[in-house]
Amino acid sequence: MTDWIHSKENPSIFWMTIVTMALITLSSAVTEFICDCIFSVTMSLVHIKTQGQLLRSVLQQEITFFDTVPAGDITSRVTTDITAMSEALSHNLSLLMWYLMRLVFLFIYMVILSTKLTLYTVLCLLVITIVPQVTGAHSQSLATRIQESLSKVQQAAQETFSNMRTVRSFANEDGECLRYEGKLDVTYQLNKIEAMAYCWTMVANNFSGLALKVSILYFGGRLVTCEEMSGGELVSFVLYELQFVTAVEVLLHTYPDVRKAVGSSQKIFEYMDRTPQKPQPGTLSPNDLEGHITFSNVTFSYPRRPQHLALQDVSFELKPGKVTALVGACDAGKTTVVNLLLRLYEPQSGQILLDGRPISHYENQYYRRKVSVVNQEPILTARSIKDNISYGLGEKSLKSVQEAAMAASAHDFILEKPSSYQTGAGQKGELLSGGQRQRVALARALLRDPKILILDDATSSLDADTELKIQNTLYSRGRRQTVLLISHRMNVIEKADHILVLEDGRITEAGKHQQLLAQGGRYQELRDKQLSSFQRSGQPAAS
Ligand SMILES: Nc1ncnc2c1ncn2[C@@H]1O[C@H](COP(=O)(O)OP(=O)(O)OP(=O)(O)O)[C@@H](O)[C@H]1O
Repeated sequence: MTDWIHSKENPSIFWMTIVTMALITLSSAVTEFICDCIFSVTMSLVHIKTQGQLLRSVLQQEITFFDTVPAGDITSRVTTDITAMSEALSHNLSLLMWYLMRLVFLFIYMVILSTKLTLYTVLCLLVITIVPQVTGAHSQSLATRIQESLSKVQQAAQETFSNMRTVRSFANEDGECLRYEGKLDVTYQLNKIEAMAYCWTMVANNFSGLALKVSILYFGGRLVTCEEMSGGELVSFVLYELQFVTAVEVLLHTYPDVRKAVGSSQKIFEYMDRTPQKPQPGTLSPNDLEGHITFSNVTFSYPRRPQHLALQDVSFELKPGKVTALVGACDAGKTTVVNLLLRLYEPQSGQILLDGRPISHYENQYYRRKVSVVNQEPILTARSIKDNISYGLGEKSLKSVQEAAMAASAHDFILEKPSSYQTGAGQKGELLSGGQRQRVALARALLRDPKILILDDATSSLDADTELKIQNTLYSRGRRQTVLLISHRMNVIEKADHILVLEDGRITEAGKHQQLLAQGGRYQELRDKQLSSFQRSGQPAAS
């Protein structure tokens, strides 16, 4: 057009150029609309899929992972981090791709107009790209640190809310606030550094963009005076070059943000790529399981305390249809035996066999159905008592739920509740007392009719009468199950078919109640201590 203005020949070129521009603009608008739609839908699909995949990867990790990584850290990765990453990437990535394509086409047109001027532009551009490389790497590491500090903030809040009763009973609200504010302050300091770094990046980018414009205008003017290109070509080149520079500026602005989003995503992909340290999944699921457990020279230390052996060369059997009791002082390793039986950890040496085959060879779902545990502090969920008892079993008839509740001595107290079996148990079962929770958890385990039933101090919150009733049920259930009974109350374990005494991770005594008493060893010592403490605590009442 510029050349036509100068020569005023061939007027049709003017109209052809206008029409071509109009057509290109129109097709550009249509393709932009289509591309934007496809891009937005794709990004939201990627976000949803990544979030689901991340949760799946996290849930597949071994228990040690959850022992070592704080819960708040994991929660913030699965929720806030992934949302921040997706939002940043979807916005900035679309800008990046859009301007990158502009850059490519503008470059082609510029080469057609003047190769020399284009080469000069590219050389300047190469110098300018060094700046975001340097600042981008810094902001990436800063973003990772900010994410870490935010997750610590979240973790502190989560811990306070979940321990609200303890906080209130120790009147430590102010202490918790101070701790929270301390963690917030770390984030604030990092945010300040990030803001400064961002400002410097902007200044550096603006300055370099301006220097590029001025130098290209100077060099182009010289080429026209040397008659290496026409005035019209220079105007066209400058128009392209202005858009080219704008594209470069946008890319320079966007690139650090994309790096930042990549920095935030590092931990996310760390979790997604992590291979769980678990043995190969088992395949056995026999119909005729007897429930014979054998611990054979098992030695184990927790991954977080590798020097301390929680179990040392432990060997014993849990016979089908028999109740085996495990006693010992605190920290002796009783719960560790349960953890290994539940396949939460792998022993360092020795084997745990079920009906003569390693427990790791059994199919996971099958094994979880056959082995049930009731802990000292069972966790119930915020649903009705009936649904808590039939948890994980789908729809179960009220009759079968009631039978399990009767066996666990829970039926009577449930009937006294306002809506009987439909009464809500509250968050983590907080609307029930400790003893009621234990009985509902026991009913939950009994309803599954497992082959192996583990009671880890499961009746510690019950009164003596209720405990006796439950015991009688256990011993009279037709000996359907292999029972491992752990308790600190010596009177509870007296009736067991076999008693194991665990001391500092070793089995030191084994036999029946009378045999062990006759031996006059650690078992008798534990029993005598408990009897004397009962007598001491009974003295004031007696007097
Ligand atoms: N997740 C863990 N990581 C590291 N060490 C652990 C872990 N769990 C338990 N331990 C340690 O292993 C040892 C045995 O603990 P365990 O819980 O098996 O004892 P316990 O006999 O069940 O005690 P209690 O009767 O008090 O419940 C203890 O020294 C304990 O500190």
